[in-house]
Amino acid sequence: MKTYQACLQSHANCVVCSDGDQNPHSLQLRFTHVTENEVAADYRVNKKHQGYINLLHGGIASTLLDAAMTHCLLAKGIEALTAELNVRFHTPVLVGDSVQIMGRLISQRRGIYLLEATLSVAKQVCVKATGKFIQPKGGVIHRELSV
Ligand SMILES: CCCCCCCCCCCCCCCC(=O)SCCNC(=O)CCNC(=O)[C@H](O)C(C)(C)COP(=O)(O)OP(=O)(O)OC[C@H]1O[C@@H](n2cnc3c(N)ncnc32)[C@H](O)[C@@H]1OP(=O)(O)O
Repeated sequence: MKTYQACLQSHANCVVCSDGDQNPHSLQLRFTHVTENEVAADYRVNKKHQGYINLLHGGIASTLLDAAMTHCLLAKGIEALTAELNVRFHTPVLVGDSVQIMGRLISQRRGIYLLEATLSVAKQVCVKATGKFIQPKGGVIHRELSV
């Protein structure tokens, strides 16, 4: 099984979790293990990421939740693509809020991984997601560009 560190190479240029040297637009999120099937990260909402005035853009919130689920798998040595993502926005999140993002593996069947993720402010869940992740056939995810 690949280690989490080795799996992180597949995200070396990621807009969410790479370091600033590799991608200056990265949110530079750092996930840590909470339990065997769970990871978490903290993030302070930057005004660059607003949609409606002073509200966190829902696309960014969705992206954070997707990243939490992705890292939950990476931490288990699994590199899989998002095949389906369902997001429910319960409460607006404000610019400046400190949010906690958690991702959790729920089940795994025939190569399809079902995960859930939450984005909370002061322990109140504001946004929730579920996702299905699939390892592509042959296991190769990255692509070479022709230009
Ligand atoms: C400024 C504002 C910014 C805003 C910003 C907004 C962003 C707001 C959104 C954020 C979103 C973030 C998302 C980031 C996460 C990535 O960036 S990951 C990259 C994005 N994802 C992709 O590119 C995946 C593209 N899809 C694929 O590559 C392929 O479809 C997959 C998922 C690898 C599956 O391919 P495959 O292995 O060839 O699978 P296939 O033969 O079709 O199916 C295999 C089996 O899985 C089953 N299956 C396939 N799909 C599904 C499914 N969805 N459910 C259940 N079963 C399925 C099939 O039925 C099949 O079952 P069996 O017939 O074997 O029983």
